[in-house]
Amino acid sequence: MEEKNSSRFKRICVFCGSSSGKKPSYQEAAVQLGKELVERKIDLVYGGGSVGLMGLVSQAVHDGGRHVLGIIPKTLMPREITGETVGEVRAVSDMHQRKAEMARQADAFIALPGGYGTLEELLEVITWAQLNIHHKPV
Ligand SMILES: C/C(=C\CNc1ncnc2c1ncn2[C@@H]1O[C@H](COP(=O)(O)O)[C@@H](O)[C@H]1O)CO
Repeated sequence: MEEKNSSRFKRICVFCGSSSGKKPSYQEAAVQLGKELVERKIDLVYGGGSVGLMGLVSQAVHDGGRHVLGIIPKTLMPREITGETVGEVRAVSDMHQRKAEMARQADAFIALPGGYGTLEELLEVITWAQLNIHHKPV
C-alpha cells in the first residue's frame, strides 16, 4: 500500500460507540479510520474499551504498529473491557479525569458513530474549544 505523507498530528483522540451499531458501515468506518491513522503515522488515544467500535478502531491501529493509549475509569473496566486490550491502558479515577486526560494527550479529535457517551464526549471538546480551553481541531 502506498504510504501517505506524515500528518502534523502525532496523536488523535477518537470518540466512538461502546457498541458496534446497527449498520455494518459503522464498523467498516471504524476499521477504515484505524488504517488511515496508521498510514499517516498517527497514534491513537481513546476511551480504552475493547467493546464495540472502540475495540475495532483500537485493534486496527495496534495491528498497524502504531501506539494505542486507552484511558478508562477503573469502575468501567468490567463493562467496557472484555478479553484482552491492546496497547497501553491507563486507569483513571472517574469520567472527568478520563475526558481531561484524553483531551490533554491528543492533538485533534475525531468522532465516529456512537451513543450518548460519544455525543457527550464530542460536545464537551467542542464547548471547550468554544471557551478557548483548547485550540485543537475537532
Ligand atoms: C457520567 C458523567 C458524564 C456523562 N456521561 C458520559 N460522559 C463521558 N463519557 C461517557 C459518558 N457516558 C458514557 N461515556 C463513554 O462514552 C463512550 C462511548 O459510549 P456510547 O454511549 O456507546 O457512545 C464509552 O466509553 C462510555 O464510557 C460524569 O462526567
